[in-house]
Amino acid sequence: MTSKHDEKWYNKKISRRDMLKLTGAGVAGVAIGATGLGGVMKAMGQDVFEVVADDSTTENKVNFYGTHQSGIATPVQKHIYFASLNVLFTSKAELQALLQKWTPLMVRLMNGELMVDHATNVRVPTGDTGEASGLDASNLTITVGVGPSLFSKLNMKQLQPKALKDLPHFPKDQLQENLTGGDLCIQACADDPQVAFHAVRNLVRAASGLVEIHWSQAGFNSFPANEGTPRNLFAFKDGTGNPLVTDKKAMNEIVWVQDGWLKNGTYLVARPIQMHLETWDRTSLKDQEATFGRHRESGAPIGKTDEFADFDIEEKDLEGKYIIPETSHVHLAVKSGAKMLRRSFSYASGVLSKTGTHDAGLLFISFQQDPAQFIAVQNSLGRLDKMNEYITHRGSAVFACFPGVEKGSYLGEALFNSL
Ligand SMILES: C=CC1=C(C)c2cc3[nH]c(cc4nc(cc5[nH]c(cc1n2)c(C)c5CCC(=O)O)C(CCC(=O)O)=C4C)c(C)c3C=C
Ligand SMILES: [Fe+2]
Repeated sequence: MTSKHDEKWYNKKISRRDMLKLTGAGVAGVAIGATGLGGVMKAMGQDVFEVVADDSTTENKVNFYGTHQSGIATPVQKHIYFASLNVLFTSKAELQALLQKWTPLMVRLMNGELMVDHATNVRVPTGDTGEASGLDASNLTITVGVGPSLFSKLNMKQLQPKALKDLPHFPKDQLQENLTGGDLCIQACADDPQVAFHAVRNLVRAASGLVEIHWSQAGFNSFPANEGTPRNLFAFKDGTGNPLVTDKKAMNEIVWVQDGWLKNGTYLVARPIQMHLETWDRTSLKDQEATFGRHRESGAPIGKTDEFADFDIEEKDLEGKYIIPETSHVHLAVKSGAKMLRRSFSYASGVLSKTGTHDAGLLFISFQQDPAQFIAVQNSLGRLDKMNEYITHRGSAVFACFPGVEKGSYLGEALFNSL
């Protein structure tokens, strides 16, 4: 970890005289004013960025460095602040500079540190917005991804993975432009909502003039005392059928990309889905259970008592009816044969003025090796899913999430090395 009072050598302002010594007369025209040595070395074609270490002494901390980005296979937290951003620049070099700038800041945030150590000049705005001061790391994870639109904007389509394209329109979609797409995403999850929000706010602030927020959504999860599966706003346990994140083989088959610059990364699908709570609350428990194919209280498949009991969607009762109803959400999801890791959060964002009903639902998030997995499940749910009576898909976005970062490297380095 960098010491709280160490000024980074490459961020130190240098004199014009020193710089001329460093760069020689050949680099005339390099802007000197506010730039530090990092800027000079970058102008000389050197990659220089600050390296900050994970602080092993921090409580409630998730490590930044590793094979995979955090916030995917790491334990699910209570809160999310998800932001989809559009970039205002047009070159790959500016993207690289942004990711090099964000990398040490992300480590600091996940260490529970502020963006800068302390305010040194009270006459200018502070380097950190300050609302996380005194709060701990709260298991903050930050996951960054790039959307299909980024590659055309930055004229780097040759680097766009084949699988990274806008999701198709699904029959019952009622998508809003202000909840759809994005060039970049930042998924910040933490056990404190203010820590998650602070992370996104400050990363966006650090990219002032380079990015703008296209859409964002806060969400929450509540865990029972025994740390069991959280319930969604329809009161059903949500996440039971997920692959085990500790099962390396399953994760390599379902979640992690196996080759190319995205190796050890994954695809994130985000779908803000409105849930019509008032309609749901008028539905009998029997119909609610038939909607999911699971029991509400235990989360067990219909006819069983254990949440994690195996079930066979083909199994029929004595009258020849499917035990897990044919139009139930789980029956159709399993029938697709495709798998994914879901990491969704509920949201409640006030009232819809047109209808006077709750503006509430699920920020559905799934991670998969190929967005085709999501498409296969969604197509299987299609028009048949009994849950369609109670939900409306309002937004849609897909992002390729970079592989994890090794210390000394920066977020997305493999993309820039893959030319
Ligand atoms: C296209 C993918 C999926 C969307 C969109 C989706 C929306 C959605 N789901 C729930 C609630 C539950 N989903 C459950 C299981 C489940 N859902 C999907 C996929 C999508 N869900 C899958 C792949 C599965 C797992 C199937 C299996 O293998 O068993 C369940 C049951 C419990 C569980 O396994 O998590 C619930 C409950 C809502 C409310 C929702 C949109 C608002
Ligand atoms: Fe589902």
